[in-house]
Amino acid sequence: MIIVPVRSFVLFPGMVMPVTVGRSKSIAAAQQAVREQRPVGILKQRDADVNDPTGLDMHRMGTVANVVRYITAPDGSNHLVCQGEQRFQVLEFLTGWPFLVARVLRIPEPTTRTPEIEAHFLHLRGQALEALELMPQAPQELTSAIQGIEQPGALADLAVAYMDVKPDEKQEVLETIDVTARIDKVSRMLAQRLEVLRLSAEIGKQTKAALDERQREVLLREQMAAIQKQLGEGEEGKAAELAELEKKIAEAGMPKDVEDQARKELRRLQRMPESQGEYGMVRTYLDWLIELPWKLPEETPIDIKEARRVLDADHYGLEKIKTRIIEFLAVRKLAPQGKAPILCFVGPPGVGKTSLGQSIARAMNRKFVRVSLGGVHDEAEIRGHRRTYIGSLPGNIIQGIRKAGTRNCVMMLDEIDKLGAGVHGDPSAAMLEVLDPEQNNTFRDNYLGVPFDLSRVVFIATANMLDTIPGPLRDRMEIISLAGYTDTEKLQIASRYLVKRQMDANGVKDGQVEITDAALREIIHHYTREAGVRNLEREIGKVLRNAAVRLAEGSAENVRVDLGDLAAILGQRRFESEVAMRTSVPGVATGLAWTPVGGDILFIEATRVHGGGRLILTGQLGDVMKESAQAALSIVKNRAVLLGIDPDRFEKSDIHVHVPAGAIPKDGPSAGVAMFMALTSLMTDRTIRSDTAMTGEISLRGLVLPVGGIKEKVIAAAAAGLKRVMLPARNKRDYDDIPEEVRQQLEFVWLERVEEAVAAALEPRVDAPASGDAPATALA
Ligand SMILES: Nc1ncnc2c1ncn2[C@@H]1O[C@H](COP(=O)(O)OP(=O)(O)OP(=O)(O)O)[C@@H](O)[C@H]1O
Repeated sequence: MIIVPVRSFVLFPGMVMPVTVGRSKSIAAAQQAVREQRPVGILKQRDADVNDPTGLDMHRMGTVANVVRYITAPDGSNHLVCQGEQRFQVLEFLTGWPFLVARVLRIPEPTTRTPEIEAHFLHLRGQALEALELMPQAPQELTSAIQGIEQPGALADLAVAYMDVKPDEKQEVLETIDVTARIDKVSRMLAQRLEVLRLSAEIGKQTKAALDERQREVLLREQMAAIQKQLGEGEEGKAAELAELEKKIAEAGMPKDVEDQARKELRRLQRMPESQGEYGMVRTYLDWLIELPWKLPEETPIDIKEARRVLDADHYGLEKIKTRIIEFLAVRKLAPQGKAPILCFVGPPGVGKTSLGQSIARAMNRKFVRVSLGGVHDEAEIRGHRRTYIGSLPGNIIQGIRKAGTRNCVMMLDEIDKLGAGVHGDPSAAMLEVLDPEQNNTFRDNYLGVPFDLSRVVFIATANMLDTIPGPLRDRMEIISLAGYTDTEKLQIASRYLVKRQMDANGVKDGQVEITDAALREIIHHYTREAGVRNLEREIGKVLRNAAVRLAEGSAENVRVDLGDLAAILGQRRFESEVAMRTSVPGVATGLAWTPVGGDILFIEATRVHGGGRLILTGQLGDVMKESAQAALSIVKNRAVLLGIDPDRFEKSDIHVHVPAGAIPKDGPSAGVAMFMALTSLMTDRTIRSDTAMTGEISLRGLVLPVGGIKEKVIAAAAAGLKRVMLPARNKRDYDDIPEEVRQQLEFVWLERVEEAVAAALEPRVDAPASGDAPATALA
């Protein structure tokens, strides 16, 4: 057998290992073996340091190995990948070869298995597995290999091969052929190793735990110190903080009982560690108490002349309202402690309710705050949550006071008509208490828990509509209605106020941009349809931004915007007059509606289809409006002969009344006259004058009864370009409210009975039936 000597390595049977061959003799031996495809004998030197070993320098027992591969690595070193096969013993070394060659005896692995061997085998396997578990870096395959091995001797070989022991010890195991003895030997070695492994694992765990624990603590302490430093806390920090609080309490000007309460809370804070969750809560509470404006600032008397000037400077027109505000201010001036009424501005959006409130504050030289009540369903939103709730805060009245920073501010309660009652108490009841001069000097917010005096606050409410303001609240307030503006008023407001304001807002200087009156009128008529001026202001803003771009680009020194330029800036006209078009067929009447956002026109359309005399109503009509349609039909039937209608026509067709315009709420009796006129027009084939709009309730006997919202409706009619309005005669008392300019634009027809409407608005019959009604006429 060709012998490959190795310095300090033992190959065991069953193992595949690379053996490095460096010495020339070994290389020659390896190459010879590979060439002849012979196994080699891997044999350890007794002394690793001998470079050119002879037979005498070698151990007597080694492992026969098949050469799996011969590799020359890129660095020039040579390796034999050997698979150990079985033990051999050297009988004698042969001479005459350029490398070591020996006559050997192969030693087969003993196969006897006694219970004793079995017991040792199992024990060794347990040890080996335990050792592997303690060596986290050991390969997983080794564990599987040890679990799968059947031969006790092979197990001992495998275990020792991978064990971290001296090569000589391994050689000893190789030389132990007896299986029991071999297992025993390996088992003892392994026991020792295990002891060490267990100990080192234990130490590792302890040191790691100790390290983790310490590191954590050090880290936390460092962070805490840093945070406390930031907050100026720490024991000294806390003392300083409490002293500061005490000083602030003394200076806040609280009433006696409030101050007592604050000091009590301060003492609690002193006893509490800062880390306690409640500390922060008490602290926040104290901050609220301290920051509320308990002191009453010195009040400058109201200068009525100046107030008038401020109101005029901020608002165009609104004469009646300004006069009422001046009266209000005068009363307050004469009796500052008196129980002044609470003003409530009611009107559509953008008519200046908020800005009037701001002007009042300016005229009185007071701070102005807004509190929004829209969508408030919970009493606690007004009166606060008790401090026992996590994250509780005062209600929005007290929050408003803190925002104003003074107790005599002007507080605008926005959208008081949108206060809703929910499951958690009635917010309007809390609001009543806020507004009641008898009670509001000791208003108690749930969070504060101490009374706060609201009696010096000037409350002003705003609402879009009256109906939904809870009755008791409405009784407390003085209602001031702002109906909306006429076109001329809008033009004045735009040219005197809005353009200037938008110029400032967009950085345009005086004289740089001019918007002509014609352009403004065009915006009012065809780009907005509203009672107020909110959208008008927005559109003016767009025009000015467009001009600002041109100025900034340097393409123009100053810009003039005229009628013809608008389409390019604002796009196509958004609103066209549709009345003429719609009323060109019989059966369509122009009605007037009142909505929370101002008046509007709406069309009542009637048509006939083949049927048996039914009345069909569509367009989401409310019950009252449906009834008024029924009544209108009865009146028309009743007067059929007088009106020149063949009564048979009612029997042979169904009449369909439709009221389009989804955005307008359609209920109430005030469309009665329009319903009647639409039906009369349909049945007589006579169209209604396209320049006429109408409103009024009807009785079955044909009387026209008065309705509400006359002012808004008439303004809307004028805005839509109509020339005549037909109104109930009993609404004449509302005539004075209608702006002069609108009165000029319109012709008024006052109705006592429905016949007067027919006489005033029905066009004479045209012989050829109008196209829209053609099929129905044919049917009839
Ligand atoms: N008569 C007026 N003169 C000058 N500017 C006016 C006039 N009326 C309204 N404005 C201006 O129109 C804009 C909209 O008004 P404001 O915000 O007060 O409306 P509002 O009635 O409070 O609406 P909302 O109910 O939506 O709050 C404001 O810039 C306001 O100054």
